[in-house]
Amino acid sequence: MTHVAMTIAGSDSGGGAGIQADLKTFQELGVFGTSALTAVTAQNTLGVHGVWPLDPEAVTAQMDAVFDDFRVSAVKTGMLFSSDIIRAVARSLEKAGRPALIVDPVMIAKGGAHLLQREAAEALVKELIPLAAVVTPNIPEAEELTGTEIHSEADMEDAARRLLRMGARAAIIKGGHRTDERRASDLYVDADGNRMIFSSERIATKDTHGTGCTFSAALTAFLASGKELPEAAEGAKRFILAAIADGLGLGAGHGPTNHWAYHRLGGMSAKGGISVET
Ligand SMILES: Nc1ncnc2c1ncn2[C@@H]1O[C@H](COP(=O)(O)OP(=O)(O)O)[C@@H](O)[C@H]1O
Ligand SMILES: Cc1ncc(COP(=O)(O)O)c(N)n1
Repeated sequence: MTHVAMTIAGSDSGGGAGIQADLKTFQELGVFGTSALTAVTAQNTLGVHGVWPLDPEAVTAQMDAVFDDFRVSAVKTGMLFSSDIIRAVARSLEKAGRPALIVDPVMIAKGGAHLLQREAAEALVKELIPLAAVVTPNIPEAEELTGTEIHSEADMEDAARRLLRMGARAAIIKGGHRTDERRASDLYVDADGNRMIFSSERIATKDTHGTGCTFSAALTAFLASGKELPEAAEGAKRFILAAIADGLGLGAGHGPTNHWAYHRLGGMSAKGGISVET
């Protein structure tokens, strides 16, 4: 059976993040990828040179066209840019009968460009987090969404539980930004009472452009193909570890990850590298 996933996100001309990272990841994991573009960015490994959001009507039309014709097993959101686009996305998801939703609350690019307007964070909390099967912020995004400061694992857990109270069924706080920590550890909690830490060695590299997009796209693909959380989260962690570890050395700035590394290194059979703590 062919599983279909959808990404609602911005285009990254550099190909390492956004729609491009998502579709490459879906393809690698054997899931048919569809998309609704929210914005075009002119971007490379050195930074974001320009952002052109689409009319919210264009986002709605893309989503409705896909939902009218395909059975979509899981949908992820990435860069949404404005509260108007967020509202349009929420309406189309409601109309489509609330498919399984992965919200990656993309806010600020690594170089500092705003991929979500400041005032739109509130719409994300009100309109999309309550529809989310899982929300996957990095540390600064989790701080912004929950109004807390995160310095420790306990702070990560507190923020994750706040996201559950906002209506998400599960939350993963990604620990990539805690560069003082020896390991890259992501904290998972869900509304069924599970709590886990997925962790790997921290790879010394500057090539981490699109790690968040790639992680949440892998999570979406695993969910679309029938895996349950948190097994899908473990798979996504393996996928991103391989993609970072087997870097491509492209560009002069923060280069993209290697979306085909997971298969090259043996996919789910490559059991090394990840630890799961409950
Ligand atoms: N240097 C690294 N080595 C290994 N894993 C990393 C590294 N940096 C980030 N990760 C992992 O990549 C994923 C994305 O992390 P993060 O950088 O926190 O998100 P974002 O890209 O959204 O800012 C997480 O699973 C995180 O643990
Ligand atoms: C179009 C687009 N979407 C998302 C990101 C975030 O990238 P990252 O995954 O590195 O946080 C980006 N730089 N560009």
